[in-house]
Amino acid sequence: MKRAPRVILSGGGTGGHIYPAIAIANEIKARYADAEILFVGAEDKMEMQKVPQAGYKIEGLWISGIQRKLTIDNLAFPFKLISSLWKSKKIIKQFKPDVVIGTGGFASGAVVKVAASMSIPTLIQEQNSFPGITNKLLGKKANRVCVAYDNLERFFPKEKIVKTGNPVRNDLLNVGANREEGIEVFGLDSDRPILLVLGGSLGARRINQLIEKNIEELRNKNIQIIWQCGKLYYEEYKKYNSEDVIVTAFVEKMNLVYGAADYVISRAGASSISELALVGKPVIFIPSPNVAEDHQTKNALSIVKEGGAILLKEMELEEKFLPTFNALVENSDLQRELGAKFLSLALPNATSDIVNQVEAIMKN
Ligand SMILES: CC(=O)N[C@H]1[C@@H](OP(=O)(O)OP(=O)(O)OC[C@H]2O[C@@H](n3ccc(=O)[nH]c3=O)[C@H](O)[C@@H]2O)O[C@H](CO)[C@@H](O)[C@@H]1O
Repeated sequence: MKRAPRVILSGGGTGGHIYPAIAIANEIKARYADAEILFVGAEDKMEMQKVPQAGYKIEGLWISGIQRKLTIDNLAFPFKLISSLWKSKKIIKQFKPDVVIGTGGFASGAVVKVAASMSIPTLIQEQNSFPGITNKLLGKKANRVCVAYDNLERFFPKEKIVKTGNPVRNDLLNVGANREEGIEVFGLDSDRPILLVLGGSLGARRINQLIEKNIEELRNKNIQIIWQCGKLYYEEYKKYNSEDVIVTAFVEKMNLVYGAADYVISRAGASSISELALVGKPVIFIPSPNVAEDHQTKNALSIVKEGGAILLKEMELEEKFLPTFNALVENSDLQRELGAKFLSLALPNATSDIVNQVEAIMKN
């Protein structure tokens, strides 16, 4: 590419779709300082705050997914779809992108579809081991499909698939260096172990209930906790804030909490897994059972079957959580083995590999 590219990125609804898009944008900017970048997201969703915070412009579409039950939102869906396709076309005509990149979520559906129909090069990035509906539909139209797991030929044309891994923010590439700062920022004691609890970008009700139920048991073991409970649940759980329990709705500086942690309990969203692989610490995954095709369990299993992490299903928590957690805490060899194996599964060049693909489709 000689001149700086004009790029539209679209993805949102949850952090799992937004952060990969931001990481890709940052890599494009690192290669082409004068690249013109525009994000397109869904009005009222998280991306409308997170993208400007990352220093990029964003336009919002009036769009949302279809709910399983009959709701007013569903009745409005056809109108939203038409409106978002129309607005996407307007944005594309005005901005004149050289390439359009979709990272999942409903807004990216409209933009990538319109771009492909206007013969603009398009790339989608699928974070999960089982694709969401938007990417499944877009796979037929996009020029490239960058994925993080094997066996996605069932859903996407084989010749378009490139396994790159999920983009991860640069500051998560060496979190070991952040350990002391992390411990200090949260006012924790560096001589006592730290458990990091992550509920994904929105927080996880069942994980919060689990921690609440076992909090005394954890304290008795001298364990300190950094507990990301989610914005929706913060009011309910903030009462547990104390010297050794840090409850937070959302962590802005993930590098600090990853750096500080000795072990992690986490949902199994795709980016969380990719980040935790780089972090290389022992993890117990508790996948959300409420996501399409149980994809979080499939995501986690790809690590667990290699011996890189432990998996507990929500329905077995009552019986298995404490014995499993205790066995991990008491066995430093197991902690080291899990961390090392997980680290060996990391794909640290994902963002750069994806941008190589972006460059390749722009040249064609
Ligand atoms: C309930 C739901 O629909 N979850 C989906 C959603 O998860 P979710 O949005 O939770 O996505 P991921 O686990 O993939 O990523 C979470 C991202 O948010 C960041 N983060 C999280 C918490 C926090 O306090 N601060 C912070 O910055 C993490 O560092 C990570 O970058 O998208 C993922 C990627 O398509 C899917 O795999 C998940 O199944």
